[in-house]
Amino acid sequence: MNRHFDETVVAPSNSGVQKTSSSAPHIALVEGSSSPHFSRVTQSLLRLRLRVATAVMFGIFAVFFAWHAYEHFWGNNLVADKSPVLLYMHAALLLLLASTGYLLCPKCDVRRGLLRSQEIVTFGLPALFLLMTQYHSMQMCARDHGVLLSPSSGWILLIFIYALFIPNTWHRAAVVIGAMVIAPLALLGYAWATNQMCYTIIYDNPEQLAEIGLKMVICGAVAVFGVYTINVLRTEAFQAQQLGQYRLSRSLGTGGMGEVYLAHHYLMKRPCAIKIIRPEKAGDSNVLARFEREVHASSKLSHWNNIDIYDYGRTEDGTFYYVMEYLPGLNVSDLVSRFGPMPPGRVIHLLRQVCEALNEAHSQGMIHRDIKPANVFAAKRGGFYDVGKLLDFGLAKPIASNEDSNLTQEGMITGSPLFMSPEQASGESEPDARSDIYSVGILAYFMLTGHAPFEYDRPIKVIIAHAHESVVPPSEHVASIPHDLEAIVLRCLAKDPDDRYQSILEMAEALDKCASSGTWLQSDAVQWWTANETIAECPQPEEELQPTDETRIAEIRG
Ligand SMILES: Nc1ncnc2c1ncn2[C@@H]1O[C@H](COP(=O)(O)OP(=O)(O)OP(=O)(O)O)[C@@H](O)[C@H]1O
Repeated sequence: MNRHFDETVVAPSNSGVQKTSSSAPHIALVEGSSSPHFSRVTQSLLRLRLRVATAVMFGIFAVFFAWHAYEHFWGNNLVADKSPVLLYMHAALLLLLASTGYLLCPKCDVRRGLLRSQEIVTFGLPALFLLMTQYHSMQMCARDHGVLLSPSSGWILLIFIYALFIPNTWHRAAVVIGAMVIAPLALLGYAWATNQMCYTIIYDNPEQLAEIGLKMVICGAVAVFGVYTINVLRTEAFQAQQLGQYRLSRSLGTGGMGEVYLAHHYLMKRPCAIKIIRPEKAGDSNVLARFEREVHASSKLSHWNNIDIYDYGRTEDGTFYYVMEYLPGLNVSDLVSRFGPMPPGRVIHLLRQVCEALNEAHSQGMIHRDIKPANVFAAKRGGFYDVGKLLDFGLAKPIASNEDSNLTQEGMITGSPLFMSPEQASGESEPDARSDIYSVGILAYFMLTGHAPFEYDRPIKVIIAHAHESVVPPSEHVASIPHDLEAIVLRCLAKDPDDRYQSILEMAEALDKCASSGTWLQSDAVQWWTANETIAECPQPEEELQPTDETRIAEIRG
């Protein structure tokens, strides 16, 4: 399916659709090494820190390069080696660090996996350089002066730069820092084993070896403790930034308007979903009005198949949020894109519930206007699987009313082109409940075939097709679709609202009469979810806060 238009648009109707809201990719929060949980924000934090660490490293090595160059050409070097090899290596290191730094600039789109490789390059190159040059200098020093050159100072610097700059768990830091602690000791071991002069010096001065070892171990321990303390402080800072009574756990997704988080009420402990208006959108009065509309419309509804709203608020720093029931499961868009078209019995099972949800809204004189697969959930609620839930009443409006003129400016259309009725798209006649019925027809088409009936590269073409193009019967895409169900879908998709079902209940009754109605049993749903739960990657309410989530939350809260 063309996902570009599976989203709400606000665009001038007379000039064609010029703008679609950007469909932000799913953001899963953080942490550690498993890629699906690595947020874009943590990625940008790591990128920034790596950039600074690379710059610091470049600066330090550049100073030493200048110093060595001076010593080499004009100075009285302690290490009496006039070979330019070390200088060349030093220059090569600077060049590689500069290239790494360039790759970390905001223009270069480096993926997370690559960022971790760059971390290895940023710290691995200097480590390699230290190993080679220190071995060389150690040999020279032992030969010419009979003393053991301590290799610890460069490594101590490297350890502290790593601990300070790289966002990490203390476990991971301990592994990397541990390697840095061992490296100079291993180098001494190697010199002891391979160089006769070094062997003699170390043999005669074992206390010097012990001193270097002790110094390195203490440094490593302090650095790991520092990483641990930084993490504790960041977690505390995050916990201090909760939304009122709610503790945010992880991101559930991003919509055109805001972001949705799995959260827990501090005292009640029950899981809930919190929708937060993005800071950059909070200043837009249309967005706020839509947000408010979504809360007010949804909270008037109490049907089992409509979403339950628990709370609505604004934090001191101006973040708007509302709290709703958490739906473990998947929305229909994700269900179909991950698992393909659904069998007719399941389609009817879910559609029937959408009809029930819509019936409550229609009977209260409200139309939804944004029915699309992303707004219909197949959830696990009250011990039942595949409970259909209708979400997002942000575009809902009273039937035959201009009341929402504050949400949509004159000449604008609202809704998702792929799922929009001809009258809603053209704006020529006032959409009523039958406009929602058209969208439910498209939803059904999508569930049965895996795509919407009119999919074009430009929204304007989609809108024109809704108005003028005849629908290819779904059975031409999937031959097994029963005729009675197909007839219902096609009737919903009639261009003229008078030719559609006149009420959502009428449609529900027609669905009940289909031969496939009642063929999708609760046991089928249980079986399906049991088999696919892991693949579906449904977030579980128990999922705990990850240490670096605070980065994202901090950003949300500006
Ligand atoms: N109550 C909920 N429980 C679990 N997941 C939810 C809940 N509400 C929304 N989501 C998920 O959060 C994501 C974002 O939801 P949201 O309603 O903001 O997006 P949308 O409907 O795709 O966008 P838009 O607001 O532009 O129509 C979606 O993937 C949705 O499945």
